[in-house]
Amino acid sequence: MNPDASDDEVPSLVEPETNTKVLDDQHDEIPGLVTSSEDAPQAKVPITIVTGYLGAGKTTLLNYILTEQHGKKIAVILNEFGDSIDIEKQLTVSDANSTSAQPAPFVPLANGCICCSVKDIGVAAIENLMEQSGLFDYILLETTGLADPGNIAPMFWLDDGLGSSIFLDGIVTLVDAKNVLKSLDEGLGDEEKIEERKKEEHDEHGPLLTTAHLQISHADVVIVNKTDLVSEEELETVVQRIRSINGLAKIKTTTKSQVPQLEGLVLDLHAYDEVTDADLKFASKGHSHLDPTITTSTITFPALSRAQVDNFDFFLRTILWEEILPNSASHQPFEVHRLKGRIPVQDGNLLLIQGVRNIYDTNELEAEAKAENEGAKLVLIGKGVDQPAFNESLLATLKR
Ligand SMILES: Nc1nc2c(ncn2[C@@H]2O[C@H](COP(=O)(O)OP(=O)(O)OP(=O)(O)O)[C@@H](O)[C@H]2O)c(=O)[nH]1
Repeated sequence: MNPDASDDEVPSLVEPETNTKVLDDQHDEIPGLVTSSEDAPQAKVPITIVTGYLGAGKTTLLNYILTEQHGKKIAVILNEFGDSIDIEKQLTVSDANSTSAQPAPFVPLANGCICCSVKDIGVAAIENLMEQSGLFDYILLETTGLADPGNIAPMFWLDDGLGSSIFLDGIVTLVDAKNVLKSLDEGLGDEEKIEERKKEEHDEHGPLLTTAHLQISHADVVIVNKTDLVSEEELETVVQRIRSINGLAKIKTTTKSQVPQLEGLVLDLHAYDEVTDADLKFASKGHSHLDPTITTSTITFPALSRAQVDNFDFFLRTILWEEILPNSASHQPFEVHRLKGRIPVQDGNLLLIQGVRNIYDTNELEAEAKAENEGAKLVLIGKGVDQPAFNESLLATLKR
């Protein structure tokens, strides 16, 4: 059930060159490169985004973390999104300063953590709050139940490259084992979205893309909660379905959101700065396609010559920014939510690729031992990703 990538050795980073690229919808020209700041990376605070539909167990998870002794000072931020959520009621842990007359943005909690609620989850708003809060070493951001993590993640990922004091560690999605299949099949909770779709004149959307799909396809870890409400067989069906949507995510089953080993499952995921061979191998094992909307596809190809590196970059830009397959007759619409790749170059270097929606990042590691023997792997999670057509398009583009 679990890729168990944590045991695998992490490739040593040899002064990587980082190019983060983003499509700017406002301008026609190809956007320029955004290069990572080399200043004091140790000062940056990781942020984990916690998503999941209403009632999946997000608050229960945060309560669990905030009462555990994990040795970290965590700032929990709840995205209230206009609803007036009373965090002191929502979080049952005791508030050491409850008598304070001053309405402080942060509530100090018993185990040294702090908690606050915000409407705006922009980077600037969060950094601003952080300045007021004093020291902490981790941020957990709980989104509203209907949030699309694909819209939130890029804000934190990109700002990392712009000298922010926070960096995106990963996305954890909670699902309710009892209701998730209904959410995926019927868009449970997505009634407005479905109505909108029905109103559209030319409905060529294909299978329903629900909020549950978006939350699972972007996840680095999926916590399948409320296992006490389903049978073992039902749980296995749920896990298989999630695995077929997202072959890269770790899956953990829980009751009452209890994740005894927080590290690697909620905290310190390093999902945006590591691409391990074990992760990609697991994703490419050929899990059955059980979901009509989202699949995980893997393209494998031989190591690139130095001259092909630019062609490969052109392929990525075209699929992610223009959403078309270069050098291909296929016009099937597609959207890529998450992408990871390890691409050896014949000179011995290794390209590590990360992508979320239309943003991607390439790290080139110098002279990785045996990288060339690995074979290149590109894993894509998304809608309408036709593996043979993608494979053909990539090979045709590399030949140019
Ligand atoms: N049976 C069962 N109930 C659970 C489990 N985990 C959480 N609950 C209950 O499910 C309800 C919803 O849990 P929350 O943690 O509030 O869920 P949430 O995702 O934060 O929900 P919103 O804040 O509404 O988005 C609460 O009453 C929890 O006590 C579980 O594993 N099994």
